[in-house]
Amino acid sequence: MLSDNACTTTTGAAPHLFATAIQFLAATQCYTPDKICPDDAAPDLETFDFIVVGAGSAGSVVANRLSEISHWNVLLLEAGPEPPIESDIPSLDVEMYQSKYDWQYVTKSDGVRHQGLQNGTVRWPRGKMLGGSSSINAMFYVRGNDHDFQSWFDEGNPSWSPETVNTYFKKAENLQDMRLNEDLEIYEAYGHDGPLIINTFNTSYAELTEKILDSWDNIGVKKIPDINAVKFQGYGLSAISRATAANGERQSTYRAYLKTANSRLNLKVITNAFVTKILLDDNAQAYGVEVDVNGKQKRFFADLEVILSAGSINTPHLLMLSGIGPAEHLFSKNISCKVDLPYVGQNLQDHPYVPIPIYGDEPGPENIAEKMIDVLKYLHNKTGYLAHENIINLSAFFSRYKHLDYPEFQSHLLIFRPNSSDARTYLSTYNDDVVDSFTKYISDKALYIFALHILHPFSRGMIYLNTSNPYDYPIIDANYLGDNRDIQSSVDSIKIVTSLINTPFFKSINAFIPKIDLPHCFEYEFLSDLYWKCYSIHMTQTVYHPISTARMGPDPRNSVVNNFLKVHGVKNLRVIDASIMPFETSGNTNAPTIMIGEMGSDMIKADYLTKK
Ligand SMILES: Cc1cc2nc3c(=O)[nH]c(=O)nc-3n(C[C@H](O)[C@H](O)[C@H](O)COP(=O)(O)OP(=O)(O)OC[C@H]3O[C@@H](n4cnc5c(N)ncnc54)[C@H](O)[C@@H]3O)c2cc1C
Repeated sequence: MLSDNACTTTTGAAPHLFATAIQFLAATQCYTPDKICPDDAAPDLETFDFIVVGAGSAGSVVANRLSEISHWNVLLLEAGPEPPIESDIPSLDVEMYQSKYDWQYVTKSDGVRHQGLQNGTVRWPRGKMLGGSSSINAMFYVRGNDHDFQSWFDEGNPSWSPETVNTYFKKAENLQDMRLNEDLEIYEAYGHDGPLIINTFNTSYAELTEKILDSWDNIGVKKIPDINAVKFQGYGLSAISRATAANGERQSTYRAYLKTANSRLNLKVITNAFVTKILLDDNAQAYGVEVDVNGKQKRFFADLEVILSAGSINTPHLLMLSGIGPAEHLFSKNISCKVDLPYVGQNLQDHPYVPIPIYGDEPGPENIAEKMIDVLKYLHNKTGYLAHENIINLSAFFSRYKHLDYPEFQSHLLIFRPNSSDARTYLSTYNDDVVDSFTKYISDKALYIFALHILHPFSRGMIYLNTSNPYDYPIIDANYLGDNRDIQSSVDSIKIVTSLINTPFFKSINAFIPKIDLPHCFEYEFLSDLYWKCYSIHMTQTVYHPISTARMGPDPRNSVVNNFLKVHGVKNLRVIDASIMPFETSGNTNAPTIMIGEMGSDMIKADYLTKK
């Protein structure tokens, strides 16, 4: 059978047979997506009860839940197409980056920070397809912490208490990890009847994952079975992560919420439909949208509401294009201001991410033959390395102080085996010298990259218009580490992560930290606080969690939507997506966004169904 040195003599019959089998198996994967609705299914000027803009993590939930009411007609407009097969296959997510399924945003360079990154800018992939970013993301399922939602509540948003949001997480969830479900505490913490399947990846690195969890435990970050089912305590907690995946396939909101509503006659989903404007009358009442459907300009009308679920970049962009935003800024772009809302696009928050490299003697090089067999396994029964994410499925959540009831930092982990070319691909957003120094020892050592995030940054950025042309991308000023407290946090958290090299496992593999070639940091002693400060400033990028550009709160001077997600000063217009979060949650943002979709849908139902 196959070995690393697979050369052998042949009459030609055996390779032919193997190739035919592979072709056959590949063909059975042939993906002919059921077009949810032809692009021209909705005639120009058609009227609906609700129009939902954007079929992402939140928009798909909203479209599903509203169309449960059979007498409501719902239109869902999505700028992108249906997802490609690479979206289904967990480890192929990065193949969609920089493709037509990715909006391919980049942040504005300030010429000072991020000098380790190409052009001093940070790439911001966002899903442009049904399911939105849930169709391209890394599938970590993390709810966040009671402290997070208490802080939303305390900002004057009385519906968003930790108890209430938990009921909406549960409404979405269907935990299918049978081993975890045997633990009553974990079983009861999750929902089991929701549309969104949550499970645990079968990792190819099970043994190594346990050793790394033990290493976290050694430095006081306690190993536990599940992060969503416990209260945060001590210096931190680490666990194997849950994933929005089922049987080797991604569970995007497209799969969980849209495919399951496909047969409803009262739901129309139009792909390749780019909304360019929300239509407002003279009383600042939203009554429809202008849309480019495959190059054809159309208008659709909403009797009840327009719901914006276009995500943290496109939602504020669309609001401003429609005349809702900071008056002076709109004026400067020749847009007539319908509602002066100074906070549209402001208050941008993201989890800054800094990669920390550690080399070690284990694991050994990749066995190419085994990898190929794994590919066949995936074709056959959706197992093997393709069935899980490239990132090792563990997360550590930790703090500098023992008394906090929430984590300050999160760390994911990537492992690249000796000689792996994937490390260079993964690091491709960095400039060549950085990549060379990162991968300097990869020919015979394994590279561990600890992906370190600050969970509650103080820095605030903003999104603003470049021009009034809806096809021109807005400008993203991310302002990572703009607040000195975030720089200090970054240094402190790096020192905690790098202390892992003194734990028994990392000692046993002779772990060491390589020096990264950053000319701006040459003057600082390697591994000193000043080195890590400089390193943070130039190496920080995104872990893809932008939020708060249409912030929820009671005061129109510092927020965009109210407790019920209604846009201040505008009638019949809500925002339901990640942009409404007042503060970052203690973890990845997909689960909270789906929760927002669930809760926002119920708020709409409560408004209209109880009035009838
Ligand atoms: C690469 C990546 C990895 C991530 N990894 C994780 C992870 O592992 N775990 C996790 O919890 N979170 C992760 N996230 C974050 C998480 O996926 C997002 O927070 C979440 O999907 C945001 O949901 P949303 O509904 O606000 O926006 P989106 O899901 O981005 O949806 C917005 C939708 O609106 C559409 N749209 C935009 N403008 C228009 C318009 N004008 N007209 C019509 N349609 C429009 C878009 O095409 C898109 O489909 C990741 C994100 C990315 C990009």
